[in-house]
Amino acid sequence: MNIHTPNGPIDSSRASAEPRPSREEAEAAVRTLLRWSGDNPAREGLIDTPARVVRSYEEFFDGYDTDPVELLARSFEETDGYDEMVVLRDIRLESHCEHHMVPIIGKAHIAYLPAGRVVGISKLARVLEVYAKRLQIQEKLTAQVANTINDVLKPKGVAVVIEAAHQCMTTRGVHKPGVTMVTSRMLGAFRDDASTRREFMSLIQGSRGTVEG
Ligand SMILES: Nc1nc2c(ncn2[C@@H]2O[C@H](COP(=O)(O)OP(=O)(O)OP(=O)(O)O)[C@@H](O)[C@H]2O)c(=O)[nH]1
Ligand SMILES: [Zn+2]
Repeated sequence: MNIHTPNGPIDSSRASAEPRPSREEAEAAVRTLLRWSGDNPAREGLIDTPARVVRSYEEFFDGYDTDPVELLARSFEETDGYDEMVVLRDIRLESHCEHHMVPIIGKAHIAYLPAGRVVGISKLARVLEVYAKRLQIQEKLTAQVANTINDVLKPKGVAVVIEAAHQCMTTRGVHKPGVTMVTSRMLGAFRDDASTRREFMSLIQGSRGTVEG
């Protein structure tokens, strides 16, 4: 949930009122879930599971301590006036839904129209990665990636499209495999100029389709 301040909304995902629990407390919580599932955390196969799960969480949720703005801090101006669209398509996306804490798997397409400066292309994927490694809903993830690139690079426009399968819809609940959620955020020229948007959509067209979930 976003907290609204006089200066606008701030992202509350990195600011918790409670201090982080210790590793031991986190492992104890996993043992509770194992017992809740009906199993015996003391048996051989499960004895190391709490430690494994906590290590996995360190990987899955590695995005809270990185500031995505810093990732875009280094940019290059010697582009000989390149001002056409830069598109990074088919970026593998792995995230976790904030309602059920199960995987969201898909791909992202990110584009921007440079206004003088370009960034190292891997940095666009890194921005996605930082936000993806937090608990998410797809709409927010899409908006956060686009807004960050827009705010830091100040390009003529930014476009982000994400297509993903939500395992909370495929392996539980409504059980609908093969369903892809598509979200997009268009800013600047991508929002205002239909031909720019069309060019972007046609550049990512070939790669769009059902994603694995
Ligand atoms: N808008 C949006 N919804 C999501 C996303 N990921 C999961 N959801 C949905 O979040 C909703 C949570 O609904 P609840 O009714 O509170 O939870 P639930 O009882 O587990 O719902 P079901 O999944 O329908 O069983 C579900 O409809 C999910 O499909 C996402 O990225 N964006
Ligand atoms: Zn979910």
